[in-house]
Amino acid sequence: MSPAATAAATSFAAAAAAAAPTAPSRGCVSLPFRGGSRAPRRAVASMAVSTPRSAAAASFLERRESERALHFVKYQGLGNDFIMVDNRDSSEPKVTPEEASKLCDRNFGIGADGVIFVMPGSNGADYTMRIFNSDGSEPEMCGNGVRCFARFIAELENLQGTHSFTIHTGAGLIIPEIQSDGQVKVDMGEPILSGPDIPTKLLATKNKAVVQAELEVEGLTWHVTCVSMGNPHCVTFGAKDLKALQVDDLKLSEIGPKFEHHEMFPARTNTEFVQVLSRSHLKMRVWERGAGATLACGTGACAVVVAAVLEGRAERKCVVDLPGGPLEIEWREDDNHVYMTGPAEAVFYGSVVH
Ligand SMILES: N[C@@H](CCC[C@H](N)C(=O)O)C(=O)O
Repeated sequence: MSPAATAAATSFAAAAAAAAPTAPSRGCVSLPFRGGSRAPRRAVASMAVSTPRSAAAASFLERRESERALHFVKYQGLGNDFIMVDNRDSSEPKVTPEEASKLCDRNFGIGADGVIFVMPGSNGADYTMRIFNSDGSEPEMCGNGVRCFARFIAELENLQGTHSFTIHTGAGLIIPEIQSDGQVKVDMGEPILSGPDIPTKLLATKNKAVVQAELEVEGLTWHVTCVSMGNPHCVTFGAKDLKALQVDDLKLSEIGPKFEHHEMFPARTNTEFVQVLSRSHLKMRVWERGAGATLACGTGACAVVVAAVLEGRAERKCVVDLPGGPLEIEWREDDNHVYMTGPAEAVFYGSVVH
């Protein structure tokens, strides 16, 4: 698939139309979208922007639009970015894992950490979410992605104000709620702490949970706590005999893959490296399974707060600083659910030709 992004317009209603299979062709201009707080970027491959378009440019764009095109909207949640596809007319993803991986390439594609499909509801939920990581693998869940999903749905369905949906995911039922300030609060469900269910081969250390277990990586003995938020996470606050982690000093691209592919994690793992700033303020960097270093990971931030509570390092309600910005996380005692609150916004939209 060679990306040749084209469409753009000045309102999201047009974006939603562009996302529909019968979208009209458009010239390529900058946005902005409703509700976006940052300056919008230009659509990818913004090649012809004169008005009126030259005959040559028009025929090129029309030729492109007449071929089979995939319409998308690019979203980001704290810099964790996704190609969102309106897949409401089918329960089969419109692109294959291989195509998704190419689309995510930041040099040869659109560029993203993953591709997310908005699908018809199943298991009694309003919608179904599926996602491919940038390496083409399919995770069970994505926290930042589900906030983007909620904002995308609101735009597609032209919903204003506060709204809540039920979304069936590989991690079960997830419930995002768009708040009056545009932030999205998500009921992320209960954390899974049993080693085999995460999955990890590390043995339980505390009430069937893997808490501060020892893991050998790169000649160091790391203390790790394992948590699944539907997808697997390995959380570490540091290694034995080393001073507390200064996460900015980590060589993430060297050490991250060693955790991801460690034999103790049969389904690979996401890994969070955490620094405690106070009992309600944590700072983390993440190496994601199937996507590498990303600017944020919602499920990861949830896992970090659960791990910090289990290790006695933090309160149940924390602000978690990620490279892309902060998330508010609460692991409630009364229902055992984790709640995540943060932003999500559209960046640009376009189409790629198959
Ligand atoms: N960035 C996401 C997590 C995406 C899935 C992850 N890479 C996995 O393979 O589990 C988030 O915000 O949670």
